[in-house]
Amino acid sequence: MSVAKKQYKRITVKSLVDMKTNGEKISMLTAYDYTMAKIVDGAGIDVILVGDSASNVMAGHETTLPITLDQMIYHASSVVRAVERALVVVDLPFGSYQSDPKEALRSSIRIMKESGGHAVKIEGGKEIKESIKRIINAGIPVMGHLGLTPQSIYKFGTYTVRAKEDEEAERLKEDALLLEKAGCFAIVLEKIPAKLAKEVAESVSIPVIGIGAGNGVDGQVLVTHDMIGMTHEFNPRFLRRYMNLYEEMTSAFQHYKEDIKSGDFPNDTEQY
Ligand SMILES: Nc1nc(=O)c2c([nH]1)NC[C@@H]1CN(c3ccc(C(=O)N[C@@H](CCC(=O)O)C(=O)O)cc3)CN21
Ligand SMILES: CC(C)C(=O)C(=O)O
Ligand SMILES: [Mg+2]
Repeated sequence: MSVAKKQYKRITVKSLVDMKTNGEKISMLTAYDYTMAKIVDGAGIDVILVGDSASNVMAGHETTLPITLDQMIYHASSVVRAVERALVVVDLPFGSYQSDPKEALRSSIRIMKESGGHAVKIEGGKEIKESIKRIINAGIPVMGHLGLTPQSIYKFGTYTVRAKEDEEAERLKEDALLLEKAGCFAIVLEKIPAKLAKEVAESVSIPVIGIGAGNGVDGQVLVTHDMIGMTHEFNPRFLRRYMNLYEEMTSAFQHYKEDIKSGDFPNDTEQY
């Protein structure tokens, strides 16, 4: 007897391009661990990003720079074990691709081999074109990332809106076309004017996924811990909170403590 086939259909890089063609918006959220990925995937989110924002959210670093390739692979392998439907995209961390195309390919191969993720995401445009081509040539799908690229924070000094001036906007448009031509299957645009993001989305045939890039793009991504209100001190304008978990969890922990102190927990039915 054969085991019953599961009824879900896996999301592939091609599904995402089809979604753009059909005008269906793409939903994307981050996950860094098994339990969260299980919930995000079960909710039907299309793309799960194992973001290097794990450096901030999981490890408490001020920037995304310290997280290592080994740590990204650990997070990604936990996520992959949970996911049945979503496409799992893994950030190439700072220092794992900038030296040369061979290093970029080697790091991407390690991610694919050791985590089981389905694609990698890489920050930058023209300057990493050869690396992107090299990775794609090896059969690894690549998602681009332009606009606010947090791995370059020390070059800019702030997390302010990017590409507000014409010159930077023109360069971003060129970079988007270049990423499409190099073979990227999608592009993330972070914290740029909505009008510019819409122009970019209309100028390429691959999906453009925005974070702080307005509603004229093909999909949206947020950091899950932000949108459920666990990171209550992170309050950029682009963030919509769907829960206030920081408060709910604080209250649960306080209640648990009270129940211990008062002797209420555990009760007769909660022991052997
Ligand atoms: N929790 C979390 N959420 C994210 O979206 C995220 C991370 N971490 N870490 C990596 C990057 C960094 N990102 C950021 C960081 C800051 C702003 C931002 O808007 N910060 C300030 C404004 C700074 C300024 O205008 O100078 C804010 O309003 O909170 C946006 C995206 C997005 N990524
Ligand atoms: C904010 C998203 C796009 C990201 O790159 C991350 O979570 O690391
Ligand atoms: Mg990232």
